[in-house]
Amino acid sequence: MHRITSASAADLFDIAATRRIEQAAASALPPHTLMQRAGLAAARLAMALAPHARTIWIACGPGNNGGDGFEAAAQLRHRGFFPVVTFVDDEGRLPADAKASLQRARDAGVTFASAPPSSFELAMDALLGIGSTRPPSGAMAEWLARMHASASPVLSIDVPSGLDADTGMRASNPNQAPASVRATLTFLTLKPGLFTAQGRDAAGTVWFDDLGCSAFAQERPTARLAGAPDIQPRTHASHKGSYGDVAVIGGASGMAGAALLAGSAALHAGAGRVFVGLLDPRAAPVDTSQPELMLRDAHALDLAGMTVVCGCGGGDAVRELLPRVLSTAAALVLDADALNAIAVDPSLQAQLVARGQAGAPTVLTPHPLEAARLLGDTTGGVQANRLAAARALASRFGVVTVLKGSGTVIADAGDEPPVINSTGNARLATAGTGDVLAGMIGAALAMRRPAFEAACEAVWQHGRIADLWPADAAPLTAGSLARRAPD
Ligand SMILES: NC(=O)C1=CN([C@@H]2O[C@H](COP(=O)(O)OP(=O)(O)OC[C@H]3O[C@@H](n4cnc5c(N)ncnc54)[C@H](O)[C@@H]3O)[C@@H](O)[C@H]2O)[C@@H](O)CC1
Ligand SMILES: Nc1ncnc2c1ncn2[C@@H]1O[C@H](COP(=O)(O)OP(=O)(O)O)[C@@H](O)[C@H]1O
Ligand SMILES: [K+]
Repeated sequence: MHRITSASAADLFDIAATRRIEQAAASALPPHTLMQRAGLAAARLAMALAPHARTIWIACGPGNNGGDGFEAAAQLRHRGFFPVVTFVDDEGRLPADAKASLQRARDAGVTFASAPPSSFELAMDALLGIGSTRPPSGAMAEWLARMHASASPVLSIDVPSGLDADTGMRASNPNQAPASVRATLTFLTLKPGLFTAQGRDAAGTVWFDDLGCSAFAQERPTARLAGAPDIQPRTHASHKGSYGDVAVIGGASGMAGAALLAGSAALHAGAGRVFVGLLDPRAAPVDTSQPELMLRDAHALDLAGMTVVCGCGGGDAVRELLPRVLSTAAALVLDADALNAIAVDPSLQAQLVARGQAGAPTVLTPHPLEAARLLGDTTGGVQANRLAAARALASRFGVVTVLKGSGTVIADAGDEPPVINSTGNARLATAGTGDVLAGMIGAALAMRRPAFEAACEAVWQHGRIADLWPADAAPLTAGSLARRAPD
């Protein structure tokens, strides 16, 4: 068993692949082995989370997830703990494995109750796992509400009940703020839904136990969890030309800040030279707080050979420059208003596709609403399956797509499984942090990183800066994020 951190890369498997792996493992092992291993692992983690617990409440559901809970209860009782089990359903309908574990819990002297204990030091959610098919209701919903409203830690078994393990969509209580420590112990495979959309809030800290079955995980991963990128050392004899030029195009009237943020981020991410082409004709000729940025009139910038970051604060004015940007930029990041312009213009879409066909790298950085506009969908439709939405955009336009939000998804147009980023937090939910990300990706492209790697690395670093933000420092702003340090 080990804790999943943002430093480690890992393969993710959807429910269908997990079922195949489970079948392969179960058929090679003596009956009941997997559930015994799962229950023992759950009991061990429960003891580590609440070593002095007097009462551990274990809520068990009607399938094998409930079986894991019965098994954990038996193991805890054997170790001198006092688990109280509530069981949601009719014993006669339990699958065979779960029935055997129920018997083992009874034999161990576990207390069974019809209602949750009045106080408990840890709650274990063993109601629904990967077999969840509809929103929890009745006693199940009441028990979930009860455990999540309590100040005691909640340990979810395999998957937080009601969370779609493939998509990270939660059947109910989508905006519920965690009242306490949350952890999820997931078995056999890591599931994508634990790491994106509502998954991160629902799961809390993710622990993984392969139940000794990694040899059976001979499946193609559905997605991958990004790990820490390799630091690319700089050679002594390098010079500013070695790290490439970035041109930011944006900053229409009243929105110069967005382009300056992207420029600042590119600079601090290590680009050799950064030009900021502003669309506002009345913009100041220099940013005295960042004199390294070379400010230009966007229309006068020569883009040949450049890595271009286009759209930050671009307003409607960015539209007229897009045909030149799409045909000239050596590498390109399209953000914000550039994406909105492309979403409503088939000729720009055709140009974008042509770039991909010509082998010119492009990264799109939509948030869910921008992605929805590009796909002709709704924000809800995009969020309902973020992996699929990112993949659809990447293959439709022949680009790398960075679908932003909690658990940013990075997909490319080829066969590679998409990546889910594991850094970042809600400190980033403040205006301008997307402009900063676009600038960081631009810098990585200017350093000649392949587009998919550039996007994965920059997204990871962007979230990492937010994760390392000191709790006692001033709140993160986009400007300080770009400079990578609190003011
Ligand atoms: N079979 C085994 O040996 C193993 C099973 N494992 C556990 O088994 C789980 C999968 O087991 P199952 O396939 O039985 O699936 P679940 O235990 O997730 O639940 C399936 C059952 O819940 C019902 N159900 C679904 N949604 C419901 C709702 N909203 N309200 C009420 N009932 C609902 C279904 O009709 C079905 O009876 C995994 O998540 C994992 O916890 C793992 O421990 C690995 C080993
Ligand atoms: N709750 C969150 N958890 C993780 N990342 C977040 C969260 N909220 C925002 N972000 C990140 O912050 C950035 C916001 O970008 P965007 O929505 O384009 O904002 P803006 O247009 O104001 O710059 C994205 O990289 C997004 O992934
Ligand atoms: K569960």
